Amino acid sequence: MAETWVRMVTAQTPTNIAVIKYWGKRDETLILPVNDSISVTLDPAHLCTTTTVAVSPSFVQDRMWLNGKEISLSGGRYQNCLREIRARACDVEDKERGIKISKKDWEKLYVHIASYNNFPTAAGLASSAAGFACLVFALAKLMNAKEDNSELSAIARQGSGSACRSLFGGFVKWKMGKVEDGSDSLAVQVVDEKHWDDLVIIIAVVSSRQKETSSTTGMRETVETSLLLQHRAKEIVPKRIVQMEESIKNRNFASFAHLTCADSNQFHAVCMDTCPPIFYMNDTSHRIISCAEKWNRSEGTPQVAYTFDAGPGPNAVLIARNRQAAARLLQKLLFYFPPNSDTELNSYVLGDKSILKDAGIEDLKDVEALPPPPEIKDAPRYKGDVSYFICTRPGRGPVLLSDESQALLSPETGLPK
Ligand SMILES: Nc1ncnc2c1ncn2[C@@H]1O[C@H](COP(=O)(O)OP(=O)(O)OP(=O)(O)O)[C@@H](O)[C@H]1O
Ligand SMILES: C[C@@](O)(CCOP(=O)(O)OP(=O)(O)O)CC(=O)O
Repeated sequence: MAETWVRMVTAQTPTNIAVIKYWGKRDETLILPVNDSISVTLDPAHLCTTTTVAVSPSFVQDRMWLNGKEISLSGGRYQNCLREIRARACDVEDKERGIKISKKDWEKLYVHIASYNNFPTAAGLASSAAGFACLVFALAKLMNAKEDNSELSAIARQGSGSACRSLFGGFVKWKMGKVEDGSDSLAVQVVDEKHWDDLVIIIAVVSSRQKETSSTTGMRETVETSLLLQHRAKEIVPKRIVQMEESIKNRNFASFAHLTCADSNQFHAVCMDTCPPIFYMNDTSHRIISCAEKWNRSEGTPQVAYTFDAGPGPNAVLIARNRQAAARLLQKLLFYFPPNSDTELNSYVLGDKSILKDAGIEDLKDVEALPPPPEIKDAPRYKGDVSYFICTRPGRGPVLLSDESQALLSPETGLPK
């Protein structure tokens, strides 16, 4: 009789935002970077990927569904991750259900993968980071691989560079490594998410119809043409990494904010130094920078750090020193960027809504009535230039979800529910 069992594992993995940026590869296939980078992991309650992986002798090929739609696994990045994980598979025994898979069986067994991002995919919110980290983590558990999260990060890295940093919570360093096979290019935790739990993160998802230059293409062109990148990777980043680790360990917000903003700005300068130049930020991004810079200067000490990635949307990630600063920041942001009149406040500020409450904002009338920030004369308002805000904080690393109701595949058929 043909065996019909399905064995499944479901995992949840956070996304991350770099405070010292990865930009540029020294090896395109293995995805080896030209410098170390450091990121903060975002709370999975607000931004995360959930992935279910299943194995069954009845499956006839590897298949994947992303947000409910079947996608091809033929791309090199998916293939590299699948191959590397299969090579590390071990014996699996489920005595209760009478399932036994030996190390060698994994070569002939196929997997089904279903994944769901609780935020827009490819909107510049690092879905590829959470996605590949979750894929590798879930497959490793399904196949009983013995590797720790750092070792798994070196596999996730081959799906998308920034994905390696999503295998840990808190603050994470991706060490560029030295050896040719990439085995020492992996992520390590700097501190966990409890170490600095005052921090509040506000993401402004910026409306954009700009044409995208993908990170992969953009950084290739930068490596080929920018002399500034060589100087950055060799002289600047190594020093900044040491200072950033220090600032994080000592919870030194002034130094943290200074380094974060400077590194984001230098990353965008390196993009501009590329031939042809790459522009990821737009007028709204520049206005957000100016708002943060002016506020920080007027306070005499930094209240907020900003950082911008290479998205299709030039989203701003703002890190406030504590809840009080976050509430004041949100007031300023909502002053400059009120929602369109047909938008409800509830769908305009997402995530941890208690920050809104701290800011004393309950409805759109309160937004209308906000006073202009005193540090800017004749402050204008830019209605509709931000799509929405997400309030969040540093968060934990990957976890397994044991509750079967959270699985995205049916335990009977191994197909999407
Ligand atoms: N949950 C997921 N599981 C596996 N792969 C995913 C998942 N989500 C996204 N991806 C992969 O990542 C790709 C999107 O990556 P891309 O780098 O274009 O966007 P992003 O990560 O959202 O934004 P950015 O990297 O610019 O911040 C998708 O086409 C898909 O291949
Ligand atoms: C600007 C960045 O977000 C670049 C991220 O690049 P990706 O990890 O998306 O690129 P690939 O390795 O080619 O998949 C900075 C960062 O996250 O460090």
